[in-house]
Amino acid sequence: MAHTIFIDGEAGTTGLEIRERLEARDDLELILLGERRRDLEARREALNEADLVVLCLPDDAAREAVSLVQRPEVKVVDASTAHRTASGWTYGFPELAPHQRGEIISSRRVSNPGCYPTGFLALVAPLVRAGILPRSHPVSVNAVSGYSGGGKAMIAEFEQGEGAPPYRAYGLSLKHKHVPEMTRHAGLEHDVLFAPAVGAYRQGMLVEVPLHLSALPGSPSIEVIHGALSEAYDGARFVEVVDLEVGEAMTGLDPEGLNGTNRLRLHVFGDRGGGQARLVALLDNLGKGASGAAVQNLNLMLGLSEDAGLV
Ligand SMILES: NC(=O)C1=CN([C@@H]2O[C@H](COP(=O)(O)OP(=O)(O)OC[C@H]3O[C@@H](n4cnc5c(N)ncnc54)[C@H](OP(=O)(O)O)[C@@H]3O)[C@@H](O)[C@H]2O)C=CC1
Ligand SMILES: CC(=O)N[C@@H](CCC(=O)OP(=O)(O)O)C(=O)O
Repeated sequence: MAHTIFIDGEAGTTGLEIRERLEARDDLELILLGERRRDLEARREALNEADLVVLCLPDDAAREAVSLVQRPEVKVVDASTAHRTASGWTYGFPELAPHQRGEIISSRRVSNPGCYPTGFLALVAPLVRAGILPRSHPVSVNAVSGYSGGGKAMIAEFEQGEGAPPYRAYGLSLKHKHVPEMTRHAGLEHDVLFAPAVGAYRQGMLVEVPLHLSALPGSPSIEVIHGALSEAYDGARFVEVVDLEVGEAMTGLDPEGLNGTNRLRLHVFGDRGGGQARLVALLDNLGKGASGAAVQNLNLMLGLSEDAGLV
């Protein structure tokens, strides 16, 4: 029998992309509210009728939706920031650590990672786990995202507004909502210094962690960094670590390179024998950064093939 799915926020940027990935499947049946999507009673009913609900809402609305779920069997994937460091919730990044996939499979409450944290954590968590990056190390992350990362409001600003610039640095107060999530799940002791930017293109992102290798214990080479990442993602369906030789031949990186996919590509750039490295993650903010990841979690929580509906 088909599993019943309700996407709360079905007409939003993330919700629509999830719907696209699910609609063609015959193992799932969608509850769609259409014009009644803001009606509290209609949402309450759908939130309790479904086998699994995906919340694609602003944080406060996501918290409200969780409070409306009364039937204990209902499983929840929350795409918002509301529960990413909350107790009782499993962090929905199956590739993050060896135990993570199993925890997602057995959980009823899964918080989908943020788009920037997905790239950041994929690069940093294995290095902290391997002891290459000390927990006390001060870490910075620079990133650029397409404007769909800001949802309907930012899409309207860039596509209909008059004043959107080609590139805008933001998060200048250093208090971006993703900092606690990145710091916590990387296992770092100091808040990550996060410098995000948004570009005048719709979708896709680069997330970069620059490292002074000579400031790390034992001055690890880029080969050591690359080896730790390759080992961490060996056999991963959606995460690849690009060969050092391939990276050396590259002159640039396109943030749109994985659009429409659930994939995450990791690069280690650096001068062999030099003391510096640039670790860069490429992903689609609406793919592995949001909707693709939500579908991957949904598949795991319902005991389905992890890659169903995903490329
Ligand atoms: N865009 C991205 O790249 C990413 C987004 N996310 C997260 O996903 C969530 C959704 O983001 P996104 O899709 O970009 O946002 P959008 O603004 O594009 O969509 C938000 C949706 O939420 C609905 N909504 C807003 N308030 C309420 C409410 N009080 N009750 C019911 N429905 C409501 C809107 O309804 P209506 O259609 O009626 O306006 C809309 O469909 C956010 O928490 C965001 O942080 C996560 C990762 C990446
Ligand atoms: C370009 C842009 O504005 N991006 C958003 C991040 C995307 C998002 O909504 O964050 P989540 O992944 O936590 O949902 C921001 O910086 O707030």
